[in-house]
Amino acid sequence: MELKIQDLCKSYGKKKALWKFTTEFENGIYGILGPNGAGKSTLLNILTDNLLRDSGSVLYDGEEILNLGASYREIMGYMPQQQQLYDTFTVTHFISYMGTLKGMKSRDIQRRMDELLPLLNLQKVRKKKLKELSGGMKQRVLLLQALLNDPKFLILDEPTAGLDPKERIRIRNLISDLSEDRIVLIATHVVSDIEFISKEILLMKNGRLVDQDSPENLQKRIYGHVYELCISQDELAEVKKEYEISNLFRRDGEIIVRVIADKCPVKYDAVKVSPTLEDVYLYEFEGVKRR
Ligand SMILES: Nc1ncnc2c1ncn2[C@@H]1O[C@H](COP(=O)(O)OP(=O)(O)OP(=O)(O)O)[C@@H](O)[C@H]1O
Repeated sequence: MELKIQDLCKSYGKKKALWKFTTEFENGIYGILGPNGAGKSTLLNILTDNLLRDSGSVLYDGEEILNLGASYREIMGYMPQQQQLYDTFTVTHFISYMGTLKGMKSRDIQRRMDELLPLLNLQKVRKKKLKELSGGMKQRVLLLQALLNDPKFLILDEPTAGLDPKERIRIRNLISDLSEDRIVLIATHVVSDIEFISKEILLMKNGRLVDQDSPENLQKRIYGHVYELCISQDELAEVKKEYEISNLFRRDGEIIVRVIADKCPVKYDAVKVSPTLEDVYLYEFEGVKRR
């Protein structure tokens, strides 16, 4: 199964929210990273068929999704950003309602619900109203409705927004478990959500695809641009001016800063370190400060 996106464009007035966006997806997890306004939501809204594109094509196994009509709903599952759910609905009522909107038969909705409720650890709260659930439970309900039709193409918008680390890890593991035999697209600001589970990361900026590669390759590419410096309090202000700081901590009266630099900051006690995906993000989107 493959999804090919070719020269996708969308503008709002003069603003090019998406510009000649071209890529291909096969089964596996793809993480989309980009600063605010990069065009992530615009892309997802076009792929979920909630927004009309200006030009370009989206082919699912060679077929334009706009021509697939209702059968696209059977292929695609969408988990939107957390929003006011139908607060007075119970979990099962909400899921049944979403299944009906997807055009599923009630027998199939029931069967999938029986499979998915225990898998997402929602069995015990199935009769509770949505307004009574914690943020993490609500996110799992949203994930469940996206999985109801066993979609081959799963689109997740900020799946862990506002969750504590335990719930975030739980959702991440679930997504990873459920990614077999489907394309999973995750847009997020939380780098750790996708760093270790994604086959590839897409970096977006100003409506364009800046880069797409495995996390390992993206990290390798900036090797030699990330350093840890051991500095004094007096040196901190200068270092802040000179470098993009990716981390800072204090230890025994010393300050250890992790910086993005175009070359080794020789005037400090500097050690070259292995880049993380967060460093890649800073390097791509904040850039290297130059004197
Ligand atoms: N309905 C709209 N009308 C006008 N401009 C819009 C509209 N929707 C988005 N834009 C603009 O298009 C650009 C891309 O927006 P988009 O919401 O797709 O970015 P994003 O990467 O999802 O941002 P965020 O991370 O903040 O959600 C931004 O400059 C935004 O201001």
